[in-house]
Amino acid sequence: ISEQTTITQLEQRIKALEAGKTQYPEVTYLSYKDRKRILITGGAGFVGSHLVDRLMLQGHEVIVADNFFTGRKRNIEHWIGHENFELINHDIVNPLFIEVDQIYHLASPASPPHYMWNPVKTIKVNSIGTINMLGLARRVRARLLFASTSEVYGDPEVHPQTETYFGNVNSFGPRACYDESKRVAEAMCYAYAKQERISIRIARIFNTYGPRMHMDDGRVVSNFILQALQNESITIYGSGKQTRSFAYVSDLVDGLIKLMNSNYSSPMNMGNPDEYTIEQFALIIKDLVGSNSTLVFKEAVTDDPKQRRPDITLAKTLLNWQPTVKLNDGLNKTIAYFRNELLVKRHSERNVYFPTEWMHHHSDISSTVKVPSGRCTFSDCKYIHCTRDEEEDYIKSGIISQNIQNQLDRGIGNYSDTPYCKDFLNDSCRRKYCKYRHSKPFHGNDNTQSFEIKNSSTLLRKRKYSNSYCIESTKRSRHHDMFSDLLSSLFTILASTQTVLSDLRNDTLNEKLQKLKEQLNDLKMKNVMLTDENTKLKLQQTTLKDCNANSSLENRTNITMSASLQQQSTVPSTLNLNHLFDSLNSIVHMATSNLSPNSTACNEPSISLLTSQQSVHSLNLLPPTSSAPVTSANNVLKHLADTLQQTSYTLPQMIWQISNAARALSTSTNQTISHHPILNNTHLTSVYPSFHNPTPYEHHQFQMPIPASLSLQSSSYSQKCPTITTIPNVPLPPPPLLPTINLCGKTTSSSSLYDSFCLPPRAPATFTTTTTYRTKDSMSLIDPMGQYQYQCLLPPPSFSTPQPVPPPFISH
Ligand SMILES: O=C(O)[C@H]1O[C@H](OP(=O)(O)OP(=O)(O)OC[C@H]2O[C@@H](n3ccc(=O)[nH]c3=O)[C@H](O)[C@@H]2O)[C@H](O)[C@@H](O)[C@@H]1O
Repeated sequence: ISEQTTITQLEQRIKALEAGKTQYPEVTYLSYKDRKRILITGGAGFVGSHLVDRLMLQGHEVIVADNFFTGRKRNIEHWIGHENFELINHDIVNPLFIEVDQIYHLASPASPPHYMWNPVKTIKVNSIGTINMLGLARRVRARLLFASTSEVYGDPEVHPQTETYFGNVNSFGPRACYDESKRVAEAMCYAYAKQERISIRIARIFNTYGPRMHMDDGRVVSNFILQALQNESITIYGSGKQTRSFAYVSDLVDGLIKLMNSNYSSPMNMGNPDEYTIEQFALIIKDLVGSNSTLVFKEAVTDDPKQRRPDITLAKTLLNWQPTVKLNDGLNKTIAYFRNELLVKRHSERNVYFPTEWMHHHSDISSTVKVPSGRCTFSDCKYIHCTRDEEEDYIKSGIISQNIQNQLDRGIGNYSDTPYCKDFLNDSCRRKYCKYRHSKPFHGNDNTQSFEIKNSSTLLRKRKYSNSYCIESTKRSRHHDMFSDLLSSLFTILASTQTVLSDLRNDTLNEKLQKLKEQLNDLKMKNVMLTDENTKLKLQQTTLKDCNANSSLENRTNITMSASLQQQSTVPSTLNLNHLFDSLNSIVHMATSNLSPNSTACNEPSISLLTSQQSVHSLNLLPPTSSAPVTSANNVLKHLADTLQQTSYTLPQMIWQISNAARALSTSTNQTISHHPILNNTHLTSVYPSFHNPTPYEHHQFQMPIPASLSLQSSSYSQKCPTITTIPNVPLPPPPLLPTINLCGKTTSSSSLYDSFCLPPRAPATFTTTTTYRTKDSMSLIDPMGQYQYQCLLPPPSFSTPQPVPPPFISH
């Protein structure tokens, strides 16, 4: 039931998505009292965007002001449109008039190449920009956190750097624009706090790294990773003996929020105290990437600090904060991000980092994701992603079949716009969207990394940012092949029936079978219950003895089948498909049971089709003998299951195919087998009859619902005691919409006709028919345990001329 509920919910979700509603990560609900309006300047940048994510998830209203000098819209695009989120394209060098409770003032270029590229702008942002933000804080009485930098210590002579160290800064050099403007900004914060009594926080941020760093950032982490990933030389400026300490961005964001909500208003160091020389760091990255890059030493950068490591005692003591992400873990995430970044070839393939904490936030996401690891290949991956652009390439190259693609619903664009919908990770939801399939084996493509599915977050990213579809290579996709396989299996089986059939044509045998049937009828009348297999077997043996039926065929032929065949000579046509299956059964069973060794020692191998609701028929498809091509019962079963799953075929259409095949076979072998009901088109056409003669028995008409699914069982034939393989719940196609026809004087939709059965109304919900036999005017059904026996009178065999058969799905 819960599965059903999930499916319903997912379907609703898909509807909503297809209707164009954007989905967002679920944010915590905060009451009016607890919810803050928070401005983040530079919120589209590297650190800012991570802070946006965290505060949004906490349930606050977040306003981002960014001029996109180094920030990028895609860092925060997943929030655009959310009612708690607002993005303002604003350069804080100009005043900003809004109402806020807190300001995280992060706006400023931070990477040396960036801030040196336009030093005047860097100074303006940090001085005038900070003045503006402090002015705003004063006007609305908001608390302001200023993102300062470790660079206020310049090229430090004190190591590690404590907050009390005044620094060693060159006021007249390439770095001065940044160092000095950050220092003046700190001074302004102090002045505003003192004079205007606003609440300020100052974080001196040490080297930070992580996903969403700009490709052209120019800082050591992005440079080294990109160089290593591309097997280019890793450029070390100077001796490589200078040191840095690197904090992962999520740790920093934790610290910033803690500091903002603390009551400490003096500068506080925020960084990871683990210190590495730049050379060491290069080797670590090279190793993690698995790169062949060599280290190349270049000229040192002017005023490059020789050592840097934060003393974070203050943060530890006052905020109970310290970094938790290990360098290797953080670097691996960052490397993965840049690896994807390098793969982006088109605008649609945007590689935006999906924060892990979101995964934790949606704890059910990771658990529902079942993505094959490693490279996708045709055999091991069900779902293949491709972009819209790639889709075209693949259609051209034949990896995606144009035919199939045309049949697909194209209206799934919204799908890609809703990256964080956890439901997309649900299997059934995914299935819904798996629109494409391989038309020929696909073994991945080195240039097309979209096909590389590594882990759940990659999956998410692909789904969101590459506008991806998934391609499913399921059995269904190979239906047509399977169907022809099924047909050839049936050819084989039917071929071996021919001798048996000619025997059966023998009148003597028919007489014997008739006797047999009568005997059984008598037994039934005496209310002999067939309670178990042994009793039944004994019963059969006794009956057979009594009848003096001693041909090997009789010993093996199921009473039911023979009776069913016998019945054919007297009753020309019946109205339901079940009979066709019975007939098919009988052919196959007789063909193979005769040849199958030790068939009495164990249960005879068979394939039974059992509906989920009510039993329809048992289809005993026995494997061919060693002289015939080897097709295991399981294979036949699988083929059959696949065929039945195929939405384009109705069951009668399938039977039509089988009978066509059989007739073709009989023609090619010059053998007449067309007298058999399955090969007789009148039986097929009886699926679509038009009955005009109301019968006195019409109140006995019991209409079996079209089964929603089939349970298939097969037993292995190669062993003495068979093993049972079960393939549960093979979905069946919905009944086709056919013209209304007249059944037994009643107008009824023809779809229900497929499974209409002459049964008494007291028929139990579930029963299995193995024995069906008929007299001229009645039909009896007995379930295998002998618990239920039904008899009903058949309509007189004076049917109107059968209607033409609807055209089959496939014409030969
Ligand atoms: O990442 C940060 O958070 C800090 O980065 C920079 O400070 P810096 O340490 O000079 O940053 P990088 O450019 O990453 O340089 C680190 C060291 O690696 C060296 N480096 C950098 C890049 C490169 O390709 N090769 C190389 O050897 C640099 O010369 C320097 O010694 C900024 O100036 C700070 O504002 C910021 O707080």
